[in-house]
Amino acid sequence: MDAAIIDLDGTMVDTLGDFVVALNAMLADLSLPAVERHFVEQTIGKGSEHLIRRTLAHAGAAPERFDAAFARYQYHYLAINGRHAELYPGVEEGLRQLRAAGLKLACLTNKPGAFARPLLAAKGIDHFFSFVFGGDAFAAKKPDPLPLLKTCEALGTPPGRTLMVGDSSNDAEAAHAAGCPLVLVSYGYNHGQPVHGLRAEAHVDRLDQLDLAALRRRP
Ligand SMILES: O=C(O)COP(=O)(O)O
Ligand SMILES: [Mg+2]
Repeated sequence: MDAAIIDLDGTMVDTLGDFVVALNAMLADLSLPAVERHFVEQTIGKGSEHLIRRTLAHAGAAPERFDAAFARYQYHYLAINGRHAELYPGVEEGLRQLRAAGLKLACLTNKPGAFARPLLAAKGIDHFFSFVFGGDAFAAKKPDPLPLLKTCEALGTPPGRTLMVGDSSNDAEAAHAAGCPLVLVSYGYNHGQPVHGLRAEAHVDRLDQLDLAALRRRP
């Protein structure tokens, strides 16, 4: 393995609290009812536009309110970014192990890049990554394989030797289609579905439990 591409929300940082606070502040600005934590947990993973469209529909609002909603959401998210979010246990150590094993690292998230970069910095893990690509970096988001292929290109590593680490079917489908080996974490969001049902080289409970030796033995 030459490099690893790591997902952000639900894999490195538990950002559910940030999403709930920003969405509910947006809804309050639009005089719409608040959403439940459970709804947000099942809906995150496919980027901000998807989340806001689904949230407006859930709140019974017209889709035409998207532009106003998105502007308020960006304002509130940036204001609280990282305040209601925690690194998952084992993340820092796991990233350290990957770097110590000589892998180049990229963070690839469906979250906008303008949210992702300050969040990684606030949690003290930005220095591990050679590249950080948000959901707005390329012409398509995960589960499309394009962002993984573009990230491999930036890393200069072939997809077959570039490990994808993620928490959801978006990461899994993108990795399979791009030809990247895949490790899934058991604790993320995955739209409320058990992640063990998804095909992967390995499932782990913590990032510092990646069996690098086993992954390195792959051809
Ligand atoms: O912002 C989202 O929808 C989730 O982003 P992720 O790709 O880091 O899980
Ligand atoms: Mg994720």
